[in-house]
Amino acid sequence: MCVSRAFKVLVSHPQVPVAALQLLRSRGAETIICQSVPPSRDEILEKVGGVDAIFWAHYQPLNAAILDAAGPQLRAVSTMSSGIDFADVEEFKRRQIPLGHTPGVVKNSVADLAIGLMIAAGRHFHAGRRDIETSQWLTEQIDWRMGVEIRDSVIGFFGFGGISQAIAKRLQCWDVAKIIYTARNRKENDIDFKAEHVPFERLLKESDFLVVAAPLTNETREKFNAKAFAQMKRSAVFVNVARGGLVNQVDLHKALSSGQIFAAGLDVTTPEPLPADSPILKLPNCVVLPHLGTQTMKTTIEMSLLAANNIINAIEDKPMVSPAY
Ligand SMILES: O=C(O)C(=O)CO
Repeated sequence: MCVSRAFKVLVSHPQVPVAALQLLRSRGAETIICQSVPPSRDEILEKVGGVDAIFWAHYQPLNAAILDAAGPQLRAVSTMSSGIDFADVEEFKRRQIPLGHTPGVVKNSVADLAIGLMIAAGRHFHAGRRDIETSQWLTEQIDWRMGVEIRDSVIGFFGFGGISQAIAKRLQCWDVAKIIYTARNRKENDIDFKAEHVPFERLLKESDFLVVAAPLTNETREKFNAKAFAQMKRSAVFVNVARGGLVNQVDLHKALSSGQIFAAGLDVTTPEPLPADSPILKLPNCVVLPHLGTQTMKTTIEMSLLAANNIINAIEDKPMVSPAY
């Protein structure tokens, strides 16, 4: 179906996949594309005035200042992200402006990466690479760089939404001992993954691999702190593919350097970008990636199409495909 009139969409980044731009244009959109990389707030504020929709393709604050600069005709905004911690959702609700995001399509690429981090951290990928660079091959020692395996392990998830379930689905053929998770409510489909809903304290105490895949909210901020790490197994591997803000990074550093926990794999940190001299990068038992969870072309295109469809639906007075509230 074609929309009845042309509408203007501000696209906040020049590298949004062409497929999404073509989809928007095929439904009557004039796309106003910001050219700065990284996106410049000044350019966005200069170009956003009078648009009907905003395609927010980066992680800078999406707040009242942007909505004010757009003006009262604004009818739809979608991020090209699953997490929306950078968006002032309350302000959108107050103004009744539909806000969309793209959670459904990120799960596979993030799940793949999470399993990569579980193995990379559990099996000393980072320290092993450093051993090569410093000519410290100690292969003659039987106990050199002993790691931990996923097989026979208790896998714990903090949050049991799409990403955790995609990881759990992949792990069905890895001979794990058990899958447990902590979430606000028990998930009806947890039986599909033979997963057990447990209180946070049990998650900490029982997990051999603890994977964080939950949104950053006031409730989850710094949930993983000294008190939490102190309750984990000394052999535990901690993986975070959600947001750095769920973790107190200083406490994590202490837990890793003191041997309180065995290793960590992080795709997200505080801050991002992480300074090159960050102490967390110096730890042999911490694998750190620069937030690559959705960095595959397939997933990026899917995210961009979902964001475009969120906008098109709202412009056509239909519910967004993935509303953020
Ligand atoms: O989509 C998101 O929110 C991401 O952080 C991608 O890794």
